[in-house]
Amino acid sequence: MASGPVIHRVLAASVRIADKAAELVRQIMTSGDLGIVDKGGQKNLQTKADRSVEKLIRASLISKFPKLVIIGEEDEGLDPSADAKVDLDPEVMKMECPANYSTVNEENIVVWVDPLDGTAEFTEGLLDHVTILIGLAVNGKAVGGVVNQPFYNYQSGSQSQLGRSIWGLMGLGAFGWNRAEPPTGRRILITTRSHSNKLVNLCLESMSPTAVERQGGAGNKVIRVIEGEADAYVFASPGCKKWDTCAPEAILCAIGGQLTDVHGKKIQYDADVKWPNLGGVIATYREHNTIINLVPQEVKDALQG
Ligand SMILES: Nc1ncnc2c1ncn2[C@@H]1O[C@H](COP(=O)(O)O)[C@@H](OP(=O)(O)O)[C@H]1O
Ligand SMILES: [Mg+2]
Ligand SMILES: [Mg+2]
Ligand SMILES: [Mg+2]
Repeated sequence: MASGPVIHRVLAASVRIADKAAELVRQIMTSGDLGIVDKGGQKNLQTKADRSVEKLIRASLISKFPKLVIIGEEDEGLDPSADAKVDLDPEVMKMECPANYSTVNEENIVVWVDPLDGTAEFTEGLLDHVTILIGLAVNGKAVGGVVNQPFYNYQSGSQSQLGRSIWGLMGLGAFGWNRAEPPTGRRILITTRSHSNKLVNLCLESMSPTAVERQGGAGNKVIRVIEGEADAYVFASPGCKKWDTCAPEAILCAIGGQLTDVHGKKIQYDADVKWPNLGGVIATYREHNTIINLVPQEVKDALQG
């Protein structure tokens, strides 16, 4: 096996696994048999894609890195029949991994897996809201990850390549994205489409937005912020879980952005944390404190992370 910090190889494998998972998601969509299960609560759905992709990611990572701690949304056990073949992505491997990761062992890495983010939108055919998220945490911090968009370009015609992966590592940067610098004075806030409530809306209204975009998926919304389509992702709700934010946070922070709760506090990703992000989520590419300072007291009181 290649030398260097193990997290470098885990990340390189995760990029390839996410590509393989994206292929599986596209196959399931094409088959037309989504196998939708209602997990209960507000638009809390699961499909065959969520189940199969989590099995694929888990089996693939464990086959190469048996000591990783893996926490996935769908809690699918290890499936011996899942496709576990995996290579290391050469684009990731050709980068120089920062030396500070050399002391991180396999068993120190917690992998937060959201096999399909934006499931509600997936079932409604809003395919560009869907992502596959593999986040790597060390010492409770989100440090690396992959956000794969299996249907990127799906409306751009058959000449365009379908799907893409964005990946990043703190100290190295993030790759696979393009930013269009937004005009000054604009404040487009992006938020949930399927999981709104009074508090979510109160928070948005208090921030004097120039527009509010409602889209599915935490991964999708963070990418929109990174690429300059929105100025902040604001979700004043405890509905997002650690697997929704770990990979997007690592990528955003690797390029100088921030993702915190509504109090401006960093989210912790140790293996034994509670899964919900009880303090809500706010993500920005810049001027994070400006947005945090606009969170009303009522929202802060309701979301005691
Ligand atoms: N009230 C709630 N109940 C269950 N899941 C919620 C939720 N609010 C947000 N989420 C989850 O957080 C992620 C982002 O939410 P949204 O798309 O509404 O912005 C989605 O992940 P999944 O699609 O992976 O389940 C969604 O299910
Ligand atoms: Mg879900
Ligand atoms: Mg999710
Ligand atoms: Mg999910």
